[in-house]
Amino acid sequence: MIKLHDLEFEPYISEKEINQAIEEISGKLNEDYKGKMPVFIGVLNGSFMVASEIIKRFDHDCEVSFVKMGSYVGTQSTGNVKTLVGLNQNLKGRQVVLLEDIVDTGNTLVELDKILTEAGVEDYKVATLFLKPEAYKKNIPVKYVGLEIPNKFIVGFGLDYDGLGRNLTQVYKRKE
Ligand SMILES: O=P(O)(O)OC[C@H]1O[C@H](OP(=O)(O)OP(=O)(O)O)[C@H](O)[C@@H]1O
Ligand code: HPA
Repeated sequence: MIKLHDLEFEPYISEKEINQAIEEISGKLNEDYKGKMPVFIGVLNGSFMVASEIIKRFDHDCEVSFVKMGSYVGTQSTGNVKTLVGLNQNLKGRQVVLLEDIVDTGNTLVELDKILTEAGVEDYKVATLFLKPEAYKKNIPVKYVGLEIPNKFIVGFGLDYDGLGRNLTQVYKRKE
């Protein structure tokens, strides 16, 4: 059990399970994007760990960029997704792979969809380490999913509770 700020969290997903999920996503990306020179876009802050793990397993030419989005206060989405650092690369006609730590309500993806459509990308696909199917009610397809998880608040492997927990190498869930 660990404590972050006022909340207690218990171990939930091991490093081994996380690693397997990353290997699976990476294997598929290596097949699907061979010779296509994709641009991987990590969605900061949360995706820094998974983005690094996926990108270093990619065996072909690619480019890497980041955007910084934010919408969570404490354990809740505010529903108001802000672009904190935007795109600084021309993505017109490019094949983009968005790298996320988690897709939860999908509010962040809806905002990113607008940004990428406006940027004129050829297409984009979403890769996420975690997906909460019970919370995700948007129409944007999430092609590469590491692990589906119940609608519980988690921390670790990039995910935070009010800034803490991102450095944890396994994932913890809020203690009930
Ligand atoms: O599907 P959603 O409900 O939009 O949630 C997913 C987003 O929430 C987290 O980011 P957050 O806004 O907490 O910013 P952070 O990455 O800096 O922690 C996470 O990294 C995703 O980008
Ligand atoms: O479960 C979560 N934990 C931390 N950050 C998040 N952002 C969306 N969902 C989550």
